[in-house]
Amino acid sequence: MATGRNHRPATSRSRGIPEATVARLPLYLRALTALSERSVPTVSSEELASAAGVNSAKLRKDFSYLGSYGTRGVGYDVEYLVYQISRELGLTQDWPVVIVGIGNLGAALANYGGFASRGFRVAALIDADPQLAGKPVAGIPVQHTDELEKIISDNGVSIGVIATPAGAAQQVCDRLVAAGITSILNFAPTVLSVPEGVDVRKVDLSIELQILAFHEQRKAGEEPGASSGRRPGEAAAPDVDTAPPAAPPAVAVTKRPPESGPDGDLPAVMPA
Ligand SMILES: NC(=O)c1ccc[n+]([C@@H]2O[C@H](COP(=O)([O-])OP(=O)(O)OC[C@H]3O[C@@H](n4cnc5c(N)ncnc54)[C@H](O)[C@@H]3O)[C@@H](O)[C@H]2O)c1
Repeated sequence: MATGRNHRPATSRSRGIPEATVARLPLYLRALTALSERSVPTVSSEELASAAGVNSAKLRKDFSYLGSYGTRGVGYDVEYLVYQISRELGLTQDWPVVIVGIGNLGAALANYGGFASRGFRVAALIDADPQLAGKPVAGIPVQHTDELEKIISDNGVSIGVIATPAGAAQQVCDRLVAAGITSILNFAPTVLSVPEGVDVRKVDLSIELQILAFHEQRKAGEEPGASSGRRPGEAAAPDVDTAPPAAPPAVAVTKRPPESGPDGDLPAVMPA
């Protein structure tokens, strides 16, 4: 886990790209996709940095890890960067995903069209409630948890989304992992323990609101005209290479090293 400037930045498993850079790649991709949809052929680092909410020096450094340096006076080729970042993020292939817990949140996630367009196909919806079994949500029939292992193996699923109540989440997580899932997106308000090699990202909107409340309180306490060194609406700047791109943690990675309990929280921000 990266903890400060004097520490070597945490790097992704592939090609030594710092985790903080990996966390910003989806922000660049979102901005680039918008440019691509408008058929914009090239973009300067300043324009792209502004669209992604990142400073341009950081953007250039991030792109240097991808081997992308742009052309002086022209900028970056939008389509090529979309391809490069998508490839780096593993989005050039289809990722089947299962959602476990098809209540309010699970059903909303199942209905969200943005997953498919980003390469995430909802392969199955799973719930423990026998009343839900067979009922279609977003056109997909809900399957009972009894089928969980078979569903994962039949569909070659490696990513699971947990949207169950907190009390059920660890047990669901253990079953997903035992069935072969190696990446979990956890919406339940609980810290999951997983073995080495399994990635967990936690999403908690109430934490985001609490962070906004913190900034609201700070704004209210500031003298009119007193400068915090920030532009209006801008959050406190994160540490350059070890902190999340825009705001304090929306999601965290938790890994359990063998026999040592939960450890290794790595704050990162997931693009909305
Ligand atoms: N992270 C966030 O920002 C955020 C936002 C909203 C809700 N949540 C959390 O998401 C979870 C779901 O919220 P909700 O409002 O959809 O709840 P809900 O009660 O509407 O749905 C929960 C579903 O999980 C199912 N379930 C229970 N135990 C299960 C098990 N062992 N295996 C499979 N399915 C099981 C239930 O049958 C139900 O359908 C809660 O933990 C909630 O706190 C998180």
